Amino acid sequence: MSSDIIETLRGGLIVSCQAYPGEPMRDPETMARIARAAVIGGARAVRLQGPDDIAAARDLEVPVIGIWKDGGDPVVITPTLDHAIAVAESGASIVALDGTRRARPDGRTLAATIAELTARIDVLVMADCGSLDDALAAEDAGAHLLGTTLAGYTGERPRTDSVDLELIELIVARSDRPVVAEGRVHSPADAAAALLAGAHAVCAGTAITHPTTITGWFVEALDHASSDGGATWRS
Ligand SMILES: CC(=O)N[C@H](C=O)[C@@H](O)[C@H](O)[C@H](O)COP(=O)(O)O
Repeated sequence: MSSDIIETLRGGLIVSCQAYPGEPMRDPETMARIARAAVIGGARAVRLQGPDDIAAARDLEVPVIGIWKDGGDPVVITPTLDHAIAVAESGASIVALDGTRRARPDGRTLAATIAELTARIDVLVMADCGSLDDALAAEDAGAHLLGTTLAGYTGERPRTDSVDLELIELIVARSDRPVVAEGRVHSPADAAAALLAGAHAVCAGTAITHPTTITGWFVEALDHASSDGGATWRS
């Protein structure tokens, strides 16, 4: 079953559907509808945040990658075993969690977290990594999928404008685990480039499901056009 899910994702798009605290779309039913719209568009899986959003999307016919962002920096993505269990029990087929080498708030190692989670529940684990060293450690810790989600957010990799293609290549060269390209996949061209760099699947969030940011991109382009007649835009 687990390997079937991984195979389903091969070459496909995962759409991350998240609204942040205080935002107008922060509502499980809204997120479930956006997820359904993404599936109609061809998403092979969706990534959802929080037990309520995950539960609201239970009837989707594609796998859900679940996370629970909680607590303060630095480890916030499904930071503890209890968060991971709650995500799995809400209906996620894949639990994504912080896959960095940083200390976790419950004191467990990544390996212990994955071992205890998978001993209790039949679920896959995706490690959200910020570097090659994270990815190799996460593979050793038992993660089934390696994500580049945290590249550019932990200080180990530069925050590239679009997805970190170099990191994808580095991980693919050293690991047999499927790599999910995630983080700043901002266009169809970025997604295709990530696949060509060796990713097993590509996850896009903001560029598809975060209208406030997307609107900001358009507004910024218009502001540049108004202020310098388009010189910045063309350069
Ligand atoms: C760094 C972090 O906390 N990333 C989060 C992880 O779930 C989300 O805020 C991102 O939207 C998601 O990874 C998709 O990436 P992008 O929105 O760049 O396509």
